[in-house]
Amino acid sequence: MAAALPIISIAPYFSPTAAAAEREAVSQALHTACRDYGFFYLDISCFVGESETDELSRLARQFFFLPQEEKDRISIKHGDLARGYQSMGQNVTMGMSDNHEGIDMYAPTPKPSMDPKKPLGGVNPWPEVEGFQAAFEKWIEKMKTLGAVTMQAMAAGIQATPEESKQLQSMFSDPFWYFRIIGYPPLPKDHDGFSCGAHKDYGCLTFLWADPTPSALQVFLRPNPNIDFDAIAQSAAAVSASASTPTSAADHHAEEGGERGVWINADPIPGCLVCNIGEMWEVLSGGMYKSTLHRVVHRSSNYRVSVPFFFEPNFDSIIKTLPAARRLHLAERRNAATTTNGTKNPGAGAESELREYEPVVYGDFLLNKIASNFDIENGIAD
Ligand SMILES: O=C(O)CCC(=O)C(=O)O
Ligand SMILES: [Fe+2]
Repeated sequence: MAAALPIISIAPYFSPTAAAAEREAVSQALHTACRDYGFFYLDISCFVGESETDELSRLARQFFFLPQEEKDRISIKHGDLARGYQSMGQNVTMGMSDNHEGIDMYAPTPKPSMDPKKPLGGVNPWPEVEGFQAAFEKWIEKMKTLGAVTMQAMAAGIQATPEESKQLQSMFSDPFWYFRIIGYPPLPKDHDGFSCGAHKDYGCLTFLWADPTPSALQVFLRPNPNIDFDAIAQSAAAVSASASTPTSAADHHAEEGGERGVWINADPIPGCLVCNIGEMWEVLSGGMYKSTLHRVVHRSSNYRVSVPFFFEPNFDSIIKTLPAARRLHLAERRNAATTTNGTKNPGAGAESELREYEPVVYGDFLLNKIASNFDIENGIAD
């Protein structure tokens, strides 16, 4: 079955001999994917070998299969309440406990003056699993490189001038990255929640590596004039909105936050990461790029592992809408107004105005989000 989400290879941006037109095609594809889906597959096979991701999965499982008290030794509770291990149920999305455990690691403390017992003031408590820290530190470096390269490609996709592109890169010169290593046991039949509840990511770019488990990650697609929404709703990727077996495409239609759409599976593809944009790109693009709802419903019998890496702005970067986004949006709106043979041109859907967003200091925004993420008291075993 063809993937419902676009697949984009970043290879031309890693190849010094790639033609300008090849890079342009990548940038254009990133632009339309972010505008129309907010999600895409990023083919990184030119940059990451399968043995590297297999090793991450092996190490993660080794940690998660340790006795509970071993895992709790690096609990977020003993540290700065953000870095470290969270046991089952300790992670909360929209006020409901998620059915997973995980480890969160962040870039070094942005300000040495921060309280080591307050969020982000501490150090990452690495597990004592042989090779764990070295393998994940290598992954961090790779994902930082991938983030910088993808941002360069996206700056071209949004048609930033060289000066604007430089400004954008400077907002990410010392990215306040973080990543999670998540372990998902099967969701019990009588569980009325989710493995990970519906949410949007808050930052800039999420690079998700997940093991091959199918039918776990789901993405909420809303109709827009540039995608064949009905075909997607009828495709095998669409997930039934109700628990009963769907009989028609209409059964797939769902509503989230008052918006109509369809949940589709975003199953892993070998050599690719699942990539999505977070709320910071929504601000940068004035709402032209959508931070898209997603969730995990893992009902098969295996233990699933995923490693989302969040490529984020510098802690003190001020994020505001790029002038390039306004120009491109206007150009697309003009283009959409003209029709060719009675069909709308690409860029249709740009009829509405861009939204006005208040500038955001990324670090302040992040600290606010972290405060609502964990149920430290109730989710922990002891
Ligand atoms: O495990 C996954 O597939 C997704 C996790 C996720 O969306 C997140 O941690 O933000
Ligand atoms: Fe997410």
